[in-house]
Amino acid sequence: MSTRKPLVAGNWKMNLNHLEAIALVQKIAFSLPEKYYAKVDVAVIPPFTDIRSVQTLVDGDKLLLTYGAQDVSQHASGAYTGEVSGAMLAKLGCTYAVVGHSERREYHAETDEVVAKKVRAALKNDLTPILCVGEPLDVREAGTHIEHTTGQLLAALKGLKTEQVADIVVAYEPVWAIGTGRVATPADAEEVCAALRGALTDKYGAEVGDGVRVLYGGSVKSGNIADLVACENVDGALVGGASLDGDEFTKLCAMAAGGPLP
Ligand SMILES: O=C(CO)COP(=O)(O)O
Repeated sequence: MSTRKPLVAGNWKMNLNHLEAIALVQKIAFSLPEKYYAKVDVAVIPPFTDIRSVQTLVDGDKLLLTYGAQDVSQHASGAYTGEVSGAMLAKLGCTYAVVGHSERREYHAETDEVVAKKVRAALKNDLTPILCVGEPLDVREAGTHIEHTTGQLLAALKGLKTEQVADIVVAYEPVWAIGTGRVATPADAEEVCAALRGALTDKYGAEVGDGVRVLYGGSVKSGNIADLVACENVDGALVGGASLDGDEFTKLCAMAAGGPLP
């Protein structure tokens, strides 16, 4: 376990309307005692349409969890139908913006260049990008997953200043482990997370490499999170399916904080 505080972020993907979002956030807030937040940062990443409701609840009840968006436009404003800008998300109190998720790379043809622009758009608006990288199965089978993921990472950060890179979160999400129930072993996760950190250290120095949180994502559950965060270079998780169930997500957060719920 490292000295970096773990982050557990629940990526709801395209699930739950704003009323269901309120119910789930209330459930998490009620179930996870406040003391756990000293040991784990907890975030929810709902669809855009839910964010205002989550903001109202978090502000109104002074909840300790934070929230973010699943994507951010590379553009600042203007004639970009369907896009949502970083400034709009910042105004809604978002802490994070997920950038470069494999589902966006695959279904929306997001290239490394687009992902790099989105990282900048997030940082420009004081949103912490959760930059996702990860290899598909054929790359894993070819054994070139380290080159693939470090290449994605460095491409997305191209041209940024060291202090900007210090503000990001990286998420390693092997595509073959997303939604498949096939979780990477802790050794698999550690191998890539350590390599990603090594690439950051080489390029931006030890302070950045030691400070940036590198999460693992892909079929994370309450039953496997402890072994993942026990790895030196795994600083939490980006959770899909298991984040939609309040009891399961709460248990998962508690395990990431080092112990089960009372
Ligand atoms: O893509 C993911 C989180 O962003 C992982 O999804 P699952 O946890 O459902 O495998």
